[in-house]
Amino acid sequence: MTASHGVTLAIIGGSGLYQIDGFEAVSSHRIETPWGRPSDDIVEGQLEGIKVLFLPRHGRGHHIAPSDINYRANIAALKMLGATDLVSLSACGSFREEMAPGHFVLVDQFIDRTKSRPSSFFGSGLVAHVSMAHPVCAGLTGRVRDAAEEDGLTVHARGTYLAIEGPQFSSLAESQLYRSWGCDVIGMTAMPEARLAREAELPYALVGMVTDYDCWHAEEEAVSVTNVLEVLSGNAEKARHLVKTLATRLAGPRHPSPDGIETVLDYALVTADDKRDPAMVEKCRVIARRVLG
Ligand SMILES: CSC[C@H]1O[C@H](OP(=O)(O)O)[C@H](O)[C@@H]1O
Ligand SMILES: Nc1ncnc2[nH]cnc12
Repeated sequence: MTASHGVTLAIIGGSGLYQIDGFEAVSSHRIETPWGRPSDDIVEGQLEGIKVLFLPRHGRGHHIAPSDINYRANIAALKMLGATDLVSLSACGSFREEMAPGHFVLVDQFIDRTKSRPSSFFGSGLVAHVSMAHPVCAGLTGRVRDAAEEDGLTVHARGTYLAIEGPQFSSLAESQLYRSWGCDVIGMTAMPEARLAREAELPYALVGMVTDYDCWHAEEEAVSVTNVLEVLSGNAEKARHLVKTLATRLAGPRHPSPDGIETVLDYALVTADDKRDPAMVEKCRVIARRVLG
C-alpha cells in the first residue's frame, strides 16, 4: 500500500454534539455548494497534528429536522474543503439488550426506510451507480475501534443501522419488526449521508452512540427526547475525546482505503461523454473532480 499526503478528517456531529474541543488555529467556513448551504459553518482546525473539519448536522442550536438536513450540501462542502475521511457521530436507539445506553456501536450495514430525501448527487444527464454492498470504510472503522478501545469505551465492532424518516419515533410494532429483521440500532440521519459519502469517494465510518432501547424493551422506558439528551450529556465528552484519540492515530501519511472507496467512480459513471448534460457535469465536478476534471 502506498502512502500519500496526510489525512483531513471530517467529523459530522449529531444530536448533543455541536462542537469539538481542543482545536488549534481555528477558522470557520461559510460554504455555498451547487446543492445549497450545509447545515452550518464548518470549523477547521488542527487537532493532535492533523487537519480536522467539523460540521454539526442539525446546525448549532439543533434547528434542522432530520428530513430537512441538506445532506448533499453537507457532504459536498466537506469534500470541497479537502476532507479525505469522514467520521459521523450519531445518537441511536438499540434493538439489542447487550448494546446498552452509553455504549458505542460501529455501524457496518444499513437498512434504509427513509422516504423523502434526495439521496444522490447524480441523475439524468450524468448517471452513476455506486456499490453500497459494504457501505462503510472498514479501514477507517477499524481505526475508530482502536481509538475507542484505547479510550476504554464499551464499543461494539459492528451493527446494522435502521434509518427511519422520523421525526416521530417508531411504534411498538415497527420496533418489534426491525428487531425481527436483525437490525441492531435505529436513527434518523445516517441515510442518505452514507450513500452520498460513497458517491463523493469519501471513506465513511459511523459511530452510533446508544441513548435508549427504542420502545421494544419490556422493562425500559420508551425512547423520548428527554432520555436521549440525558444519556448524550454523559456521552458527548466521551465522543469528543474519541475524536482526539482518533486524530492522534491518524497523524502521519494517509493510506488509501483498503476497499478502493477513493476510486469508486472509475466504474460507476455510465453516461456516454456525448450524452452528458453539461450543467450536471459542472454541478457534480465539486464532488467528482478526480473523474470529471
Ligand atoms: C434528539 S432524538 C432524535 C434525533 O437524534 C438522532 O440524531 P443524530 O443522528 O443527528 O445524532 C436521531 O437520528 C434523530 O435525529
Ligand atoms: N430510538 C430512536 N429512534 C430514532 N432515532 C433515535 N435517536 C436516538 N434514539 C433513537
